[in-house]
Amino acid sequence: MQRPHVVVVKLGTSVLTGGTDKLDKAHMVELVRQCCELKKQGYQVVLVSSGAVAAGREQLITPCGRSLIEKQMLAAIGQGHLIHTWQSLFALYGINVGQMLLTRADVEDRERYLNARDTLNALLAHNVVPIINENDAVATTEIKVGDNDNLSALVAILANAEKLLLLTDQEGLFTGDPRSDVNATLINEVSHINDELRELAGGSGTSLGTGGMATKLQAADIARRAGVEVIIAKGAGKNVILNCMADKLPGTRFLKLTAPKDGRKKWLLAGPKSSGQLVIDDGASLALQERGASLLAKGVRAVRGQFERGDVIEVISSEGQCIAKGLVNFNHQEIDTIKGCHSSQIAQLLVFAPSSEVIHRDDMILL
Ligand SMILES: Nc1ncnc2c1ncn2[C@@H]1O[C@H](COP(=O)(O)OP(=O)(O)O)[C@@H](O)[C@H]1O
Ligand SMILES: N[C@@H](CCC(=O)OP(=O)(O)O)C(=O)O
Repeated sequence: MQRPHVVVVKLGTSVLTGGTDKLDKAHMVELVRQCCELKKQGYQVVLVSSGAVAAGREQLITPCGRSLIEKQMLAAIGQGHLIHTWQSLFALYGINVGQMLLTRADVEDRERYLNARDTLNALLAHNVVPIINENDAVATTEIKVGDNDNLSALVAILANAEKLLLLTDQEGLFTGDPRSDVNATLINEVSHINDELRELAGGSGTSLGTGGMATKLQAADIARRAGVEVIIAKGAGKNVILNCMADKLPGTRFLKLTAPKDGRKKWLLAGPKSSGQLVIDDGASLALQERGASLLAKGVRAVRGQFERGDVIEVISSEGQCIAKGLVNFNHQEIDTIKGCHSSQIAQLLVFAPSSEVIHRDDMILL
């Protein structure tokens, strides 16, 4: 039997509060109704819900500021209220929800990534709606994803989703921030994400949201590489979720790319941080990009950073562009010794030669 298609719906603070300082429960009911309708149509639904900080602020009697620790405290207060609200609304439809609070550390480590994936799949298999947020109360800057747009892209990869809906307070990505640029127009479809497009996407225009369109574009770029179609749309719109699924909206659609089939390559896309970089020559760039070759020592020109065998490394072209990412077979000192050499010389140059490739093709994704 074919597995039902999974849709990840990311709800920003702007949608959940309607731009106010309280959760907009009336609108949350409406969003839940649409999620349950999608489930009736045979989809599995995952929510990435922001709003913990806003819900915490709503509860607090004495007002507090916006420092990191204050936001962490607010998230600790608000997350319980947020999940309780979702729980009671989905219960109206007889549907259970399951809370998963993640951080970047949960996807960086392959074992933890697989654990999170298994839990998510188990919830879906039992007809439960997973509701995911960052574990803000404990996440330090080093282990934080930092915004729920990027988190939702990682979740879409974990859930092997078909679509990711990024619902926010604008109709989509405009040619400029519509809050400040009255001439900005909506971009309906995006097939390439380049620097020109990134320049159009600014930060959040309010004190409620995190990241604005810039992080939505980052998320769209990650998700579409994993074969997920991404739509940015206005969360306040009538029937927004159902309309997104029926292609009936004003919104910005990001066309998906062909995803790597291999699970480990998908994990590489989900964003383990790289520990270093290898700068390669033009011949090696061509071999990687055009011929699907592995990276050999001969094509490596420089080593940046300190890393161990098995770490994730970025591959940089002579023009300074990151063109690939992969698991490296040697540590930084070993590559420094063998760079520029023929693979047959590795055994003489190193005491231990674990491999003839610096990064094997099967352990690499092109960017
Ligand atoms: N090019 C753009 N198109 C649309 N919105 C933009 C653009 N650049 C910046 N923004 C801002 O991004 C905001 C949405 O992001 P954000 O505030 O983080 O909301 P959310 O809580 O939904 O994540 C908009 O309110 C808008 O001010
Ligand atoms: N994790 C935070 C939200 C972080 C975030 O990315 O917010 P938003 O830009 O409103 O989606 C919270 O629950 O308040």
